[in-house]
Amino acid sequence: MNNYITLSDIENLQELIDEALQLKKKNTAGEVGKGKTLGMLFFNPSLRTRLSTEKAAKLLGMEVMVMNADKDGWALEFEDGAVMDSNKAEHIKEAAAVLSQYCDIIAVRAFPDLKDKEKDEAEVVLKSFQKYASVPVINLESATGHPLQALTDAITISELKTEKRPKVVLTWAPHPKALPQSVPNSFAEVMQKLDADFVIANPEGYNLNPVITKDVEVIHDQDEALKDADFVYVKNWSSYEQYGKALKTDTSWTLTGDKLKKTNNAKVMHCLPVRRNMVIADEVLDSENSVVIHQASNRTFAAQAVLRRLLERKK
Ligand SMILES: NCCC[C@H](NC(=O)CCC(=O)O)C(=O)O
Ligand SMILES: NC(=O)OP(=O)(O)O
Repeated sequence: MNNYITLSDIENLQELIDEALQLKKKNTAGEVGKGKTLGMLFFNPSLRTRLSTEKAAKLLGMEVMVMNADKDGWALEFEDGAVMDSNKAEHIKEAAAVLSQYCDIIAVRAFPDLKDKEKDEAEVVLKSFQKYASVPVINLESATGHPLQALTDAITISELKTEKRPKVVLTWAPHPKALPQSVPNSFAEVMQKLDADFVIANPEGYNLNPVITKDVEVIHDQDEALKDADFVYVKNWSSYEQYGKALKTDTSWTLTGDKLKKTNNAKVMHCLPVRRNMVIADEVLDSENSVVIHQASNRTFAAQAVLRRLLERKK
């Protein structure tokens, strides 16, 4: 693995899942990261990604530097050939090259603006870091994907499933703000690589990018989709069709205890942070069915498995 930008950087998903589960059992510090430095740049807030990736790096013996790039760094120019007479003080060409002098791996979080679909899909921030850095780059959630989260989700389902081929439902849920499609995009991608009966439930107008979901059944009736589910992954996303819009904020799609009764006593997943009683009701989050904390704990092992691959530059 030379970078971890999208799930397609993983050659053998099952092997990586098994490695992460082995790391979880051992939980020992390795030597592979000794004398190496991870630099993490955040253009958006984070709790889990920031701390689990730092923990993972330290478990491998790495040093870690973290920067809130949106607040503490110079505003970056990404356009080639720009006359830099605006508020942007530094070009990505210098910034990425300089960071590569201090870090052996660079990790970046940069959400979409949710205004211009083409611009977000161009993944300018992540791709520019990849282009101008001379060290591996990790995606910590970008405009269109969250591959560390999706790897965690695949690990969690592999670990907790009791059926060989579980039914997994990704259901949209309401939220007061317009959120990225990054998490559901990557989850839909990873589920198509696992042995699962995978369906997506979302209201009309909320279909995800059809390129990503082209082989997935999409159901607009949440109750029907939830029937006999073994796992329910709950997540809000803003409209892809009316790009970046939050069209529906009523709570009819909130995952409640009554809705959960339609499932096969499903395990409930969410990447967190979650807005209680908007996305998922208290009675569900506080029940035995919720595995969201277990899921968050697996972030460390997903990050550890990826960092180790990049340090060893193994496929
Ligand atoms: N990294 C996990 C989720 C991050 C982001 N959620 C958020 O921005 C929630 C913000 C709020 O609830 O105000 C998302 O959906 O992609
Ligand atoms: N799930 C996730 O990525 O959480 P943070 O946004 O807190 O990092």
